[in-house]
Amino acid sequence: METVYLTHNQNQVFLDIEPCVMVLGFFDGVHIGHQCVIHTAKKIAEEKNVELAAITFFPHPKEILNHVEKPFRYITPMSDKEETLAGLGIDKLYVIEFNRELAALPPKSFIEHYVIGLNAVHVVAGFDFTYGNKGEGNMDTIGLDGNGRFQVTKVQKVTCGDQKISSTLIRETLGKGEVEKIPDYLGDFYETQGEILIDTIIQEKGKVRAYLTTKPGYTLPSIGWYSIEVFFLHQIFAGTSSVQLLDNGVVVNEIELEGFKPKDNNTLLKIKWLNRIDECENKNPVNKNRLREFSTSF
Ligand SMILES: Cc1cc2nc3c(=O)[nH]c(=O)nc-3n(C[C@H](O)[C@H](O)[C@H](O)COP(=O)(O)O)c2cc1C
Ligand SMILES: Nc1ncnc2c1ncn2[C@@H]1O[C@H](COP(=O)(O)OP(=O)(O)OP(=O)(O)O)[C@@H](O)[C@H]1O
Repeated sequence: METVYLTHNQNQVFLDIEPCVMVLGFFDGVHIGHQCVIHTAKKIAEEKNVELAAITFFPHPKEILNHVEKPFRYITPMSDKEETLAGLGIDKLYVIEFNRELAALPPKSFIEHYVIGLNAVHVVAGFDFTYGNKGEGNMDTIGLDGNGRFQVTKVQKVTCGDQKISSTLIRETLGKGEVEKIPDYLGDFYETQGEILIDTIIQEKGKVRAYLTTKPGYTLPSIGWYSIEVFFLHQIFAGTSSVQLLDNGVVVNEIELEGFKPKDNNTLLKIKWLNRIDECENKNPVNKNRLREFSTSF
């Protein structure tokens, strides 16, 4: 998959672009609803024998338009989104910088400049996709804005029970620590990536305990204890993790793993959050002195 980063410039002209089926949206987390949009588009691209492309944005419009408290919490960083989209068959990913200039662009201009400009012959998006200034363009207006230059497929709402599967629902679920519900929305357990802080390692009775710094662009689940799986050098380790709040307001993550031998600093781990451990089970107790000792490392 090729990724093309674009910053809005009215005079920019795209040349020699292959015809494509284009999916549109932010796609944070690439959840089951997003996957349905992409699968639908992939089938059409195969039938039409053209490339499959996606237009997404960065940062999230809500972050720029102050619709939410800062910092805005992403489910995954852009690098994970790229990897997942490539795995789903996207050939070309256009990442348009979302800034105030782009936000002010009228819906029809967005369609003309980007969707037609990037040679979409067919557009696929979900039932609630919006675009253009004040989000006034939607799946009922997109055909008119396109002046018949492309076909449109609107994907119906994908739900879990009676809830729309959405990035917002996933962020809220992580905020409640209900990580065991995440596979119903994402299609898999939630994963984060973090680096071990080597100075914080304690090894006892075949177990390793250490603090991690989570890579930017992920959202740790709420304060509490969780059972986890850790992926490191093609091996899987079972363990637990606590998410703790430091006095300075920083949220940290301490893991305890069996049979794990960390190599050196910058050891990057993938953590799969399986379920919240409730009160009666074994938890690694918070050692306040240890937290204080290392709090400057985070
Ligand atoms: C050109 C353009 C201008 C936009 N302007 C606004 C805006 O003024 N206010 C707003 O809330 N969202 C605005 N958006 C964001 C869209 O409403 C929407 O969040 C974005 O296209 C991503 O779609 P999705 O949330 O359905 O994935 C704009 C989007 C585009 C592409
Ligand atoms: N549950 C769903 N069913 C069908 N289409 C969906 C669903 N969720 C999102 N989409 C579509 O996927 C694309 C990307 O959507 P978007 O990134 O806004 O997801 P979202 O989950 O609605 O995000 P948020 O909760 O942050 O608003 C859009 O075309 C959108 O309409």
